[in-house]
This record gives sequence, structure tokens and C-alpha cells, in this order.
Amino acid sequence: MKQVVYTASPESQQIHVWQMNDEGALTLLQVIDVAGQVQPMVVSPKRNFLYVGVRPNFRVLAFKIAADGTLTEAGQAPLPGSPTHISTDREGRFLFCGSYNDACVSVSPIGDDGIPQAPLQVINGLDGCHSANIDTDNKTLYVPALKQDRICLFKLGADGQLTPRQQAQVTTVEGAGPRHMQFHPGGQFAYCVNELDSTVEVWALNTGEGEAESVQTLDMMPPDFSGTRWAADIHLTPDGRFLYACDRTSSTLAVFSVSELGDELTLEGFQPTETQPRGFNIDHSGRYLVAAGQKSHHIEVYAISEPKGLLQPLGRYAVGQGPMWVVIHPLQA
Ligand SMILES: O=C1O[C@H](COP(=O)(O)O)[C@@H](O)[C@H](O)[C@H]1O
Repeated sequence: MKQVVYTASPESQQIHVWQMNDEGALTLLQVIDVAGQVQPMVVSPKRNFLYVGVRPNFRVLAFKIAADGTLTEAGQAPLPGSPTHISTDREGRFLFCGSYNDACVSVSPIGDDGIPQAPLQVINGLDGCHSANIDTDNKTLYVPALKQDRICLFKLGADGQLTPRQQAQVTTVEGAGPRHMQFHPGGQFAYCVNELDSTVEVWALNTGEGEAESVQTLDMMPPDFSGTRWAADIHLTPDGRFLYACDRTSSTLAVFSVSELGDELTLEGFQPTETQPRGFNIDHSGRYLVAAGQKSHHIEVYAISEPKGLLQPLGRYAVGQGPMWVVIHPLQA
């Protein structure tokens, strides 16, 4: 499977486009200089656009993805706050933006041409809003508000309007700081990385009603760690068997195996990684993981090994300054 890896480096205002071969080796295809600090990125469900949040002029840029994975800017739209995280619904009709510094989540319609438009709704009062995560049924948006130790649950309407679910929020333990989420492919469980206590929490979902209940919380730090915990990102292999979460102070990736149902995690080990890993991702074959070091200015590729999902370093590559977001896109065969 040929794939393309996009990395965002806000300090040098660049997007690097890498081709990944079947052995996990990267070749640089393109470097785009962006007028702004590039941060969160997501590929559209139809796989024809890369959406990128930039600051300090808060906007989402839409890049058309060519057959070889290279990018051409095709349009842009304003955002109501500094983009910390962007995502879309599963049909690619709406773009969600979570803003930590502006404490809000917004919904922007995406035109038939694939270009996002100005927001149709902004929900404020979400202190430390860190991500917006649509469930596998495309019905409930889970929005962690890190500074409030809560995840807000919104029903996504056909018109893109968000309304609080009857169970409008779930809370973590005090001081956990819920940040990023992943969904098990079966749709019945979600995993949230908690930034401030570096734990991973398993949430059982009642997708019909849009409800969640905490069923397991695991420490993700090496046993000898005594510094300030500072977790960041979380990703699951496409088959749902292995889950990874990173901590920035210790510069480690924690490796978990996932039960068949998705309800239970087992800590399998730790992988030292690039300095201050704020963002990483997993390829579409589930064989490779790419981690970005915000302070090392490199990305590193790992092979995911059987039977526990432990990581084997394959190669590291210099990128722009302060890389913090990684997205992987499969090319059409
Ligand atoms: O990871 C973190 O994210 C927040 C928000 O990031 P930003 O890039 O949107 O400003 C940051 O302020 C926080 O200190 C940090 O731990």
C-alpha cells in the first residue's frame, strides 16, 4: 500500500509531504510554506482534501490532494478561535474545530466543492476545549473540555447543529484533563488520553442514546517516572488491536493491547521516542507508527510488531521546526 505522510511544523510554518513505501521508509515529496502557524490537520472522508488549522489569523485552509498525495491550496474559511484540533463528521459535510485558548467548539459546513465555509454554530464555555470526536454512527460528538475535567456529549443534527445529549457530559477524576479520543472499530468503546495525570480511560458508549460510562483507567507512565505528567495524543490501529498514547515530559509512547470487544486494555510496554512527542499517527495498514518530536524537529517511523504491538524503530527524518501533527493518507492503488 502506497501512502503519504503529512507533518505540520508551526514554528517554521511548513507542511512536509512524505511518500511512505511498503517497508515504512519515507521519501520527501513536497514542502509547503504556509502563511501562518500550521497546527491541526485532518483528511476529508472522501480523501480528496487536507484541512489545516492555522493561526494567528484563525482559519482553516483546504488543500486539494493530488493522486500522488501532493497538495495545492484550494480555499480557506475563518474559524472563531485558535484551532487546537479539527475533524469532520463521517460524511464530510461538517468540519468541527476545538479551541483550547478560546474555550469553544465550532461547526462549519463543507461545500459540495469540498471547501469549508464560515461557522454555522459556535458553542462557548468549554474551558480548555481540546478536541471534537464524532462517534462511528456519526450521531454524537464527544468534546473534551480539559480544564473542566469533563467530556461534553452533543447530538449532531442533519443540518449540522449540535444540541446537548440528555447525558450532556461525563466527568473524569479531578485534575485528569481529558484531551484526545479514539473509537474502537466496533463503535461500543472509546479511549481518551488524559493530559494532566497521563492516564488512558476507556468509555463504554451507548451509541443509540449518546451516553458514556467510564469502565477502566490505566496509568500510561513508566513505573520509575517522577516528573510532571504531560500526555498528548492517542491512536488505535485500524483493526482495533493495539492502542498507543504519548507523554511529552518523558518522551515515551505507551503501548496497550485491546481486548476483542474493545472494553479492556492491557499495558504491554513503553517506547522511548522523539523529544516532546505532541503528535503521532498510525498508517492505514496498521503496520507503522510515525511520531513527531516538537523539540527534536524530527519524525520517527516505527514498525508495529506482533503479538503485543511493541514498536521497532525504522528510521528518523528531519522536518520543519516544532512538528506537532501527523496525518497519514492512503493513495489509490
Ligand atoms: O497541549 C497543550 O495544548 C494546549 C493548547 O494548545 P494550543 O496549541 O492550541 O495553544 C496548550 O495550551 C497546553 O499548554 C498544552 O499542554
